[in-house]
Parts: sequence; C-alpha cells; structure tokens
Amino acid sequence: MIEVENLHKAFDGEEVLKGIDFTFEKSKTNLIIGQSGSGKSVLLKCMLGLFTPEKGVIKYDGKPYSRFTEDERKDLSKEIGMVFQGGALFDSMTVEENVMFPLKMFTKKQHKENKKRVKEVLKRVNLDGNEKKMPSEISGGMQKRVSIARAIVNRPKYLFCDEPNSGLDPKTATVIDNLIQEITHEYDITTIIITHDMNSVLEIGENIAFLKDGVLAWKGDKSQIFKTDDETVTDFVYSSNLFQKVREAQQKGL
Ligand SMILES: Nc1ncnc2c1ncn2[C@@H]1O[C@H](COP(=O)(O)OP(=O)(O)OP(=O)(O)O)[C@@H](O)[C@H]1O
Repeated sequence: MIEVENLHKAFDGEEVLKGIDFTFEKSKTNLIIGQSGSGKSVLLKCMLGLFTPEKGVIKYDGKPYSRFTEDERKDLSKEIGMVFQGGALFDSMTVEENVMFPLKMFTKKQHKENKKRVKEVLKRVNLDGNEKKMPSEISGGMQKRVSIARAIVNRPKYLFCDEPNSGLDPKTATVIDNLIQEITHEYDITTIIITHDMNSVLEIGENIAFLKDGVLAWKGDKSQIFKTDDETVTDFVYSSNLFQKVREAQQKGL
C-alpha cells in the first residue's frame, strides 16, 4: 500500500500537484487517469522518489519516506518494479539478458540461480522458449511481456507502469492489462498504472485516481466511473471515441 497525503509539488513557483490525498491499495490495480498535463507523471515520479515534494507525506506500507534510513531507501528501490511506456528493452541484449539485468544489479546470487528465476518469470508471462531471441525478433506485445517479466523478476512489492499498453492493438492491450492484473493479485503487489486508455479503465480499474489540474478531482472504481454524474469525470470519460459511441447508443435507446 502507498498512501499519499496532502502532496504538493511545484516547478518554478507554479504548483502542479495541489494537495493530493490518495491510497494506492495492495493487491489492486490502481489507475491514475486524467488529461495531459494534469500531473499524473509528476505524482508517479514523487512516489518513485525522483521528485521531492514541497509538502505532504508518502507512506510505503505505513511508513513515511522521510523516516526511511539511507539503507531502507536503497532497499525500497529494490522493491520497486517499473514497466516503461515504450517497454525500454535493451536492443543489444537477448530476452533472457534483459530480464536478468535487475537480478545482476540487485542480487548477489549465482548465475545458475538467476537463470532459473528468469526462466520462471518468462514462463509466467507465457514467453518460455524465447530466451535467446533479440527484442527486434519478437512482436510489440511480446516485448511488453518481457518488460513485465523484467519488472517482476526481483519480486517487487510495488509495480509502477507508465502507459503499459501504449502502441498495441486493442486485443493485445487487453491481454497486457489482464496479465498485469493477474500478477498484481497473485503476488500481492501494489500496482500503480498511468493510462489514457478507457478500455483499461473498464478492464482493470479496481481503484482509480482522476486528476485534473493537479487536484484529485474524483476517485472510485470502474463500476462507479460510468455511473457518476460528476461532469468533470463524464467529460473526460466520454471524450474517448469508444465511449462516445456507447453513450450515443444509450441515448438512442439501443
Ligand atoms: N521537470 C519538470 N519541470 C518543470 N515542469 C514540469 C516538469 N515535469 C512536469 N512539469 C509540468 O507539470 C505539469 C504536469 O505534468 P505531467 O507530466 O505530470 O502531466 P501528465 O498528466 O503526466 O501528462 P501526460 O498525460 O501528457 O503525460 C505540466 O504542466 C508539466 O509541464
């Protein structure tokens, strides 16, 4: 669980996060949604420790970051997995070497043990048998699965995903969403996902933070977001082509 309390962040005196309160729950897919520039990435980067907020508290499983010792901060970084927007695989490394990378960085285990762990996670993301392939030899969806395998290889407590299904066709995007959700439940991870994709909201929106101009404008889950009459939220939801069509169909009584 990650609790964010009264979080403020400014750049050159201009506030981009204006007192965010939100609990990212354990064993749930927690989505951050909102228009471009609403502060989603800044919030994520504050939780990753890449930005220092001016005010507010971020607690990891109940403990405020400000009370972490230097060693505990290092340990925390090992407990974080990250799925980047483009996948961010190393082109010159095989699938196996990509997934092994964090193990080599953070553990002192023998090569044989690392290889075994890599095999396990590749099997979990249905990529066994692809160990020796290069990223250029596999599809975009498979590359995303490699980047998920790499993110979970160290058994993280927290998984951060920045638009994990961008650039994928809708069917493959849903496969990736479902995989992230399954892994979240299986390994009891606190998963935080930035997304622009309303399909993802519909599929895996277990706990949603909707940001508008640096403020938490709404929170709820996927069943609530399509029922709310909060105009800020409905404007955003129905700006998606798909849901505009659903709404028009509903209005026509179809
Ligand atoms: N390093 C930075 N220095 C100055 N301003 C920044 C910095 N990072 C973000 N901002 C500003 O903070 C605001 C929020 O940006 P942020 O990247 O969090 O938006 P976002 O909701 O993630 O947008 P998008 O969906 O387009 O990625 C924007 O006005 C942006 O210009």
